[in-house]
Amino acid sequence: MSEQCSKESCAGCAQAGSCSSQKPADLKEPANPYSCVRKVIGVVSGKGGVGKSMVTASLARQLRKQGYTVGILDADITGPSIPKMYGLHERALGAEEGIYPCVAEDGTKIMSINLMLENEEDPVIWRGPVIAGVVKQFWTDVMWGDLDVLLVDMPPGTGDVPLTVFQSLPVDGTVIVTSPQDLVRMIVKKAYSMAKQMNIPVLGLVENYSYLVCPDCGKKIEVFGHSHIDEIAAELGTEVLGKIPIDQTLAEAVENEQFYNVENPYLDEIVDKIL
Ligand SMILES: Nc1ncnc2c1ncn2[C@@H]1O[C@H](COP(=O)(O)OP(=O)(O)OP(=O)(O)O)[C@@H](O)[C@H]1O
Repeated sequence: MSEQCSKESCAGCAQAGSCSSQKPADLKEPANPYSCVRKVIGVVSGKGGVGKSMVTASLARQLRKQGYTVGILDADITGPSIPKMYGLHERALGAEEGIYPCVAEDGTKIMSINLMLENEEDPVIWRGPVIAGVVKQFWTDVMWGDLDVLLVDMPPGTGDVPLTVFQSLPVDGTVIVTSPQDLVRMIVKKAYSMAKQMNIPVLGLVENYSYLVCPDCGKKIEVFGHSHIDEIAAELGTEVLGKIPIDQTLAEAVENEQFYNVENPYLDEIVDKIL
């Protein structure tokens, strides 16, 4: 910003967007001193219900299978589903130095608002900035210990929480989860552009609900229409990390709260692609 500039004069200025006045300050928060996290990966989706939490947990499974230490920070404060997927109903313990994450059967460390509420069925009725503050605390106050990868299960969309996570946590990359529907191209692009504008690399796209295999004849049925994910990935210059069909085994593992027992064979190569 030159000396003649005022904040108001930025609108319409030819240098807007490239001058130092507009470069965001580094707002990164320090991790808890008892955390040593080597990589932070955000799992995002442009809209709700595409199976983002299922993909987060599947990714955690694949990483565990390859011997990595993994944590999941459930940043979906108003719709937390990660603890239940792992059968965790206890409350996280605290100490002077911070909060201990809960540990699932397979060793995945988990922190979620549901592990802090007295009654896990109580709704969280807080305004955006309060919710975003809690997510930040899951980074600054939780003692994650030694982790190869921390996965952040984001709430859908491009609101307060994804913005806070991208600004406050040292996110190394994002995985965008989507489904094969009409509006997907636009929605994926929104999620992609948000990451790009925040200088976060997009590691690739995962398509969920891609098809259904008829149990009788084995025919693939494209329940939500024909997939355009390959075209979209090519347009954005990113890659497709996996295509997951509607699979009863995955739904049952969620329902039975035993996601630590299920393998997601459709994401077999994802770890090599993103690490
Ligand atoms: N490929 C799949 N096959 C069968 N069931 C699936 C599949 N993907 C997700 N599900 C089921 O759909 C439900 C919603 O999935 P999930 O909670 O992962 O969605 P989400 O995108 O995280 O939702 P939200 O956006 O509301 O946070 C879950 O019960 C899950 O078991």
